[in-house]
Amino acid sequence: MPYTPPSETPDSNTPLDDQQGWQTTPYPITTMPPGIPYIVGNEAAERFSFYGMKAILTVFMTQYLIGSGGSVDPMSDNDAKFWVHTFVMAAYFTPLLGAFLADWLFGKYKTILYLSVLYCFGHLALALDETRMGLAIGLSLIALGTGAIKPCVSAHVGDQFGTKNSHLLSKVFGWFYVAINLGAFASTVLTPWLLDRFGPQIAFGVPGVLMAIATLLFWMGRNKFVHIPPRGPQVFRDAFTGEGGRALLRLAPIYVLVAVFWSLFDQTASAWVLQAENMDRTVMGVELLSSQIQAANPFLILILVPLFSYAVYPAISKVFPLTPLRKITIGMFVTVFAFSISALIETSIQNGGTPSISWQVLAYVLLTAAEVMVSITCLEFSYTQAPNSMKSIVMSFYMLSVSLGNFITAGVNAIISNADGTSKLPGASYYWFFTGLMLVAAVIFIAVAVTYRGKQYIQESEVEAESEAEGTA
Ligand SMILES: CN(CC(=O)O)C(=O)CN
Repeated sequence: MPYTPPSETPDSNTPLDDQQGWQTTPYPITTMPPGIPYIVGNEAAERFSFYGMKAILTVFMTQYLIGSGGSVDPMSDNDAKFWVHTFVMAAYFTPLLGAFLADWLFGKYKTILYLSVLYCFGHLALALDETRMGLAIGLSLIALGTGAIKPCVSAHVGDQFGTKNSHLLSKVFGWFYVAINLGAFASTVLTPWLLDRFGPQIAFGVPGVLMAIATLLFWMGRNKFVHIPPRGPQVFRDAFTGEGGRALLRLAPIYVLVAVFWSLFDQTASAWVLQAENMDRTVMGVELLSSQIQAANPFLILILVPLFSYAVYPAISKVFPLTPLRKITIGMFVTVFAFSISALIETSIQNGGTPSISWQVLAYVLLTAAEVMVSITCLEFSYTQAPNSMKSIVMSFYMLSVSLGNFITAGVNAIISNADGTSKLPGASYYWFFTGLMLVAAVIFIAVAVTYRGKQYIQESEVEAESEAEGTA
């Protein structure tokens, strides 16, 4: 039986799916949709599983990996960086597959459920097999699962809302980002400690259990969700012709340049972890593990998101009107400063120093501030610039920019790797290279932002906003 909210009775005419008895249009209620706690809980547990596993990946590859002879046979630093970024690249390429599968064939609920089960098997493979084979199978299944469900989960949140309660949507997206980062923070602190204390089986096993809980929570919400049916082959026509195609063409240069931001940002899981190994990580008498420092990012997100919304943006707007593309431009320049700090840290290490980890934390503050300006703004911008019928597909194209960013990083690491495991860009020159790349991308982005002519689509209406000068930009 479909769920009936206790305080407000759904309209008796709201359509139901014939076969499943599921609700197929938003409930005509003014309150929070009943499926939301299941989606937010699922997201927190899923992000715990993803970030926990990702947090220990570099250290696992460079210190714990077992060779065919049964003894430890780790990867070089360059190889580990290459494979971590190849994995993240794959994880942000599969959203495209998930979005099309959901909108074309299965609907979002079934796509999320089936792929979540595969995702659990990926964690299982990592926990049970510590060789390169286990790593390859595990990471392939996880990349498929986590990526393909990602655009569907965000769009599934939006699907729960109708016109009567759409005013609650931004609040729920706020909870959603907080849930992501709460899960990420907890797992980034815990999982490196589990690896250090109990080894890879437990450290990869715990994120696996959390993914199983995420899947169970999602299944428990099945009779409370609104299930928007798939649209069949129409989805391809919308994506590649007409309005949808034009929106994607307009957004493409933005996504290519934002990819450079992701190329640098995602090195917090690789280069910055390896750098932290050579730093003084004692904080208040406790020595932190190198991979635990990554927890600074989700922790800072919890502080910086409200700070930017209620203080920083209003203050800047008083002297300089802030459009989404201006926020992204500023964020890209802030990333240049964040990476310059990591280059200076590396210079100090090369000169025989052991700099305090607080320098890397300072770099995290700048990089996380940049993330708020680039990532959150870009998500919101992509959503508003996408025609209503293809919001999740446009979101999955945005996620391709993360994939492209990691392709750049993996590619650079492959090119600079010498046969003996050394690097053609040793020490600080590696960090200065990416800092320079970010500076070039940020400067080009100014030109793209100034010339962008956007069209904004709002729920159940289409607002022509061919921008004057920057308009929506
Ligand atoms: C990159 N993200 C978003 C996500 O969905 O994981 C972060 O929240 C990183 N702080």
